[in-house]
Order: sequence, then structure tokens, then C-alpha cells
Amino acid sequence: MALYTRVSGSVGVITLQNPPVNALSAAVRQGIVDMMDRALSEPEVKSVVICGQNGKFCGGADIKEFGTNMSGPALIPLIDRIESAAKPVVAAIEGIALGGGLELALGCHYRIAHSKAKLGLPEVSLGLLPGAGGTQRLPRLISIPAALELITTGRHVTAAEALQLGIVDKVTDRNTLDEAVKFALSVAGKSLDLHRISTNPCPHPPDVDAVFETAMQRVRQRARGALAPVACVQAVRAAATLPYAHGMERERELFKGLFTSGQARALQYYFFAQRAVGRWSTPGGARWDTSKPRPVRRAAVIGLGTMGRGITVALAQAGLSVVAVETNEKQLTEAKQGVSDMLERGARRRGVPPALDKVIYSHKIQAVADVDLVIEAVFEDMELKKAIFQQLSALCKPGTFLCTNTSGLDIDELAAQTQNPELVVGMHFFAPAHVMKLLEVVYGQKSSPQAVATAMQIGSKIGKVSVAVGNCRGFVGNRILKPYLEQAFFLLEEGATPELVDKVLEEFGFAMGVFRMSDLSGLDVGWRVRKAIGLVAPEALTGPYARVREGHRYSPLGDLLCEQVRFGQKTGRGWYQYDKPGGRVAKPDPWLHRFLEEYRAQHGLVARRIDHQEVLDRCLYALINEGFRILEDGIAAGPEDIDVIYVLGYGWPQHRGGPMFYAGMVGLNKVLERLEHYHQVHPDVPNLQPCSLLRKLVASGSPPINKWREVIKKPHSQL
Ligand SMILES: CCCCCCCC/C=C\C/C=C/C(=O)SCCNC(=O)CCNC(=O)[C@H](O)C(C)(C)COP(=O)(O)OP(=O)(O)OC[C@H]1O[C@@H](n2cnc3c(N)ncnc32)[C@H](O)[C@@H]1OP(=O)(O)O
Repeated sequence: MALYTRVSGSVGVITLQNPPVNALSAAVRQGIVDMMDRALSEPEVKSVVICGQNGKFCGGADIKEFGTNMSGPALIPLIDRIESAAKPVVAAIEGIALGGGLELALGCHYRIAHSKAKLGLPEVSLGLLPGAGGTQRLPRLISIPAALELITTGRHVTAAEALQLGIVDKVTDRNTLDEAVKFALSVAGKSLDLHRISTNPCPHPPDVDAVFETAMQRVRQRARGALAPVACVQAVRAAATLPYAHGMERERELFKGLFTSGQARALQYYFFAQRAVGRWSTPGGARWDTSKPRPVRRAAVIGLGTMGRGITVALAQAGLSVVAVETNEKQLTEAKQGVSDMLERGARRRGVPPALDKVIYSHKIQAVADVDLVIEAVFEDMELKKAIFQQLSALCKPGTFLCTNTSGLDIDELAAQTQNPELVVGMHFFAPAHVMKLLEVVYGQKSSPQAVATAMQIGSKIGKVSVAVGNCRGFVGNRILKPYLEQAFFLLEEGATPELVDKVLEEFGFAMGVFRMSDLSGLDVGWRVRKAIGLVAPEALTGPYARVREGHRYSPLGDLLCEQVRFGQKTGRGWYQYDKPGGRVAKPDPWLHRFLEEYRAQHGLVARRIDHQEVLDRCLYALINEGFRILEDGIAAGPEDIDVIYVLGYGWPQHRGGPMFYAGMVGLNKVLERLEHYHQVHPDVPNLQPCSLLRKLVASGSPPINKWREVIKKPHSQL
């Protein structure tokens, strides 16, 4: 709703009231219409100010209303009415003016922003375009190139940048409403002709066609199949080429196309999923709202390899004091330089002083004695980690949380090395750890709710989206990755090439196909894990058992490449070839193709033509099937957890919502039917056997994703 007050005798103030972000719900829109009517009809009122309660102007359209039967006044005529008002209307922008919120402000005749406010048109990240006149008014106000950049990226700008661009008329450090009221008094009675943005012409750069062509190329390259960025360019082009009214028609038409597309649904689901993962729970009943985190003032990082350095930077940049420990003197010297360089680069980018003084270096593990939380980030080796946990348990002050950055080792086994296993949790960072947004917080059998809550809180303090998951091999992300990789290997055995598989996955929208990704992250990483669990044969096997482990189909292709020291980009050879070790441009490698032919011949495999659909079906449905198993096992509390992990950590295209959402979009019965088909063809691949939760969901009528939790039977845990 909206509140109306009269200030200084002649200024009508309309305050949007819809916590937490004053989104433009039906009630708020109705409130604005009613209060505008009142302000315009009161003869004493000479000007109007629109502001939002609790220091937030407006977070845009109410996303929760999308997909419902939307009622109440429409936003476009509401904004038009403000713009055509005979009395000046001033937007007093505090906190945020985003999406429909900024479009509302663009309908006002003047905009005053607080210096800390953020403004933007982020609709593109929800699969939409600014559909309440934003694509037509913003280019008229700030030029086509500037508007194109803001609308196609959805970037938020600071008040200072908004002033520079011409989005706002004034920035203040004082009370924004008071300043807006003063301003409103000063412009009362003056002509509004130049301040009705829609009536102004759209200024053209001389090379307007080239500007749009470049913008279109840029968005197509970045979009990976996303529709909204392309529609944003088309809508701004309409502002440049059509009269305002026709431009609005085009905006509406494009908006409608996006609104009813599956992509907008997926991106809006993903928006709420990212927030839902913060409301974590465990099978044992620990919950985000009943578990109090303990404050962490000083943290330690053990091991300053690539991951340890990134974690140190992430912690220091968030203002935490860090004791960075590396027992190898040479490595320590290199790490000091590496961490300082990263901190300086990050600070330059953000325009703040580098947090160099936040980090104390030591080559002695005893330096951890006084910290509140330790993150161990040594090499992925269970014996080494066990020894460190024994030491930490003896050295740290009572109550210190002991966290391990492992990508899949058993948290309970590590916790068992300590006197207080309840203080142990996993913190699985993704490389580069100071950049990647994802953190898997892994609770063990004995992790206390407070330990989980503290790790989750540290995660959000350092800007990560943290997802609490249970302890199993590979946790959620790497566990799901395994059947996906496995299918990709099997497809190579059956006749595909890495180029074909990657092309299909990249066309689907993955940032990188599975083989290019494997080359980037290093083939040796998985090889070491497979060796440790006894999957790698000590010598090249031939005959029927070469491709079988524990009675199931196994592809040793990755192992064979590693034996040739083809570890991927780092060695200049992997599934592709690179111009040098460390090179980044993947080129098809004739050696690899010959190797695959010889391998097939050696194992009596006859290559067949594999179509795109089969590649996609087998890779994705094997992955999704494992996702259902994870839900069934209680390793993830809900499908949102899996989806957020997969989008943020594994390059799943956001506009497809995540693997579990995608399964719902495709139709659970179709996923089940395809898995049944492929399992029939490949009975020796257990990962293609549909899991019982999927069957159960289909048997219960394939409920929508937000009802899945009701079907999942929760197992017990001791947490
Ligand atoms: C069919 C054809 C019809 C044609 C007619 C065309 C009409 C066109 C109409 C409208 C076009 C306009 C579209 C839009 O405006 S889309 C929305 C654009 N706005 C955004 O994208 C902002 C989204 N929000 C954020 O980015 C952030 O939430 C934030 C920066 C505002 C605040 O961040 P933070 O402080 O970190 O808090 P949270 O993110 O945790 O959010 C708190 C809480 O608020 C909920 N929320 C946030 N924004 C919205 C919103 N716009 N609508 C509803 N709810 C919102 C958020 O979900 C959190 O709640 P929780 O999920 O319960 O935790």
C-alpha cells in the first residue's frame, strides 16, 4: 500500500509501504493511483514527492506476483499518469530503485538520490526486459549506448554514477525526503515540458546501426541461448527508430514473449532458490532460524596453495583477520607475494585500500592457537588432512571451529581425529576461491548446529552463496558430476568425439562442455581420486574386464590419458591440444581421434553415429537422476540446493533454472521414460537406472517443484 501525508503545507508525500523492498504489488500500485489522485485534486498541493518506507525506494515489480493471476492497476498507465501530471512529481530515492522501481522514478519529473542508493534495471537477470517503459525512457534520458549497457547487463549503478549518466538530477548525503521536499517546493509552478521523458526525442549517435550491431553481437556471445538480453537490444532499438507510442507497443510485445517463456520462469525460480538456500535445515532437525552462529573475529587458513591463497583473500577482503599458515618456506614466500598481489588487484577494482594488514603469515601451525575458526586447505590427501586435524585439535583454543576445504573427502573421518567432532564442518570452496560465488557447507554426523550456522554465516560474510549439504563422497556438486562425466566417456567409446559432446552441451547453454571443463580443471585431479579408491588398474588391462569395475561398466579413457601425462591445459594436451602448457585455446587433436579409434578397435567397440539428442539426454538425465538420489538420501534438503550448486559451481545455464528445475520443465515422466529406455540399452550402467524418488514423484502425479519436499521421506540423522 501507500501512505499519503502533506508536508510544508503544499507538498503531497506518497510513501510506498511493502516490506522488505517496497515491491510494486497490486496493493502498492492501487495505493499510488489513489494517492496521486488525492495529491492532484487538492488545490493546496503544488508538488508531489514519492518515496519508500524504511530507507528503500522500491525493488521493482513484485516477483511473487508473476505467474499468478495479476490483479490491480497496471504499472504502465500508472507511470504515464504520473508523467502527465500538471504538478511536478519528485522521486526521493533511498536504498534502491530497481526495475519497475526505477521505471516509476523515470515517470517522475525529477529524481533526487541519496549518495548510498543503487539504481538499475535488472529485469534481464529475471528473463525479462524493463517492460514499464524503461526501454523507451532510459535511452531518451541518457543516450542509446549508455541505456543499452545498463539494460542488457542489468548492472546496478551507484548514485554518483547515476548523476554522471544523467539518471538523477541531484545526489545528497542528507535526509533524502527533506531534500526532495525542498526541491519539490523550488520547482512548483515551473514548466514540466522538458521533464516528461517520453515526450523527448531519443538522441541518436551518428553510427546508430553499428552501435546496435555491436550490442547484439555482444549479447549473443554472452547470452549462451538466453532470450532476454537479445530482446532488450531489440526493445532499445525500437526506442531509437519508432515514435514513443509505437516503441511502447514493441516493448510490450517483446515483454510478453519473454514473460510467457520458460526462461523467465526458470530465472525467477533461480532468484528465489538463491535466497531459499539460506534457510537451511538438516535431516536431524537443525535449522537456520534456531541455530545461532558464533562470532568469528580471527580465522586461520592452513596451506597456501592455490585454494588456500584464494580463501585467505576472500576472508581478508571481508574484513576478517587471517593467520595464513604454510609450513613450506619457499611456498610461504611465494604465497605472501601471491596473496598481496590478489588483494591489491581486488582493491584497485573496488576502489578501496587493500586489506594487506589483515593477513599475518606464519610457517608454524602453532600460530593458530588463538583463532576462532580454522580452514584447512592442504592437498586433497586424507592421511595428510587427518594428521593436520589431530594437530589442530591439540593446538587450538577450546571451541575453535575446524573446517576443511575438501571437494569430497569424508568429513566424519576427519572429525574422528579431533577431541570435539561437533566443531568440525566441511567448507568446499570452488576455484578461484576469492571469485567463485559458491560454498558447500558440509555437515557431518556430529557437526553441531552452531558449527553449521557459523560456517554458513562466514560464507555470506565473504560474499558467497552458501549451501548446507550432507556428507557423502563428492557431497552434492561432485557427486552429481560423476554420472555426467561417466556418460560423456561412454559416448566417446561408442563413437562420439569430445568436440561433438562439448558442442551439444555448450549449445544447451553450459559455460563449457564437459571435456573443455575437464581440461581446464585438470584430468589428474579425478585420476588421483580414482586411484585412491582403487578404480585405476595398475597396468593396462585388456579383455572383457578392462572396462568393468565391480560388475559395472567403467571407462578407463581418462586414466589412459593421464598415463600419457595429458592432464589438460596445464600440460598443453588433454582431450584437446593447446599451443603450449597453460594455453587456453582448445583445438581438436588428431592424436586423440586416432587414440579413440585404436581404443575402440582394441576393445571390439564399433563406432556408431550418435545424435545430439542422445548426447544431451544421457549426460543430463544421468546427472538429474543422481540429483534425485541425493534428495532421497537427504544429502540436500531440497531441489533448490542442488540447482544453486549446479548453476554457481558447474556452469549450468541460469536461464534453465538448474538441473532439478529443468527436469520439472521437461516433465518428470519424460525423464523417467528416457532413463528407463537408456537403462534398458545399457543395463551395466547403474547410474541410468531411474531412482525410486523419481518413480515416486511420477506416481504422485509429477507435482510442481515446490511440492517435492512433501514427497521426499526424510531419513534420520544424529545432528
Ligand atoms: C503479459 C504482458 C504484460 C505486459 C505488461 C508489462 C508490465 C510490466 C511490469 C513490470 C516490469 C518490471 C519488472 C520488474 O520490476 S522485475 C523486478 C526487478 N527488480 C529486481 O530484480 C530486484 C530483485 N531484488 C534484488 O535484487 C534484491 O532483493 C535487493 C537488491 C532488492 C535486496 O537485496 P538484499 O538486501 O540482499 O535482500 P534479499 O535479496 O535477500 O531480499 C529480501 C527479500 O525481499 C524479496 N524480494 C526482493 N526483491 C523482490 C521483488 N522485486 N519482488 C518480490 N520480492 C522481492 C526477496 O525474495 C527476499 O525475500 P525471501 O525470498 O523471502 O528471502
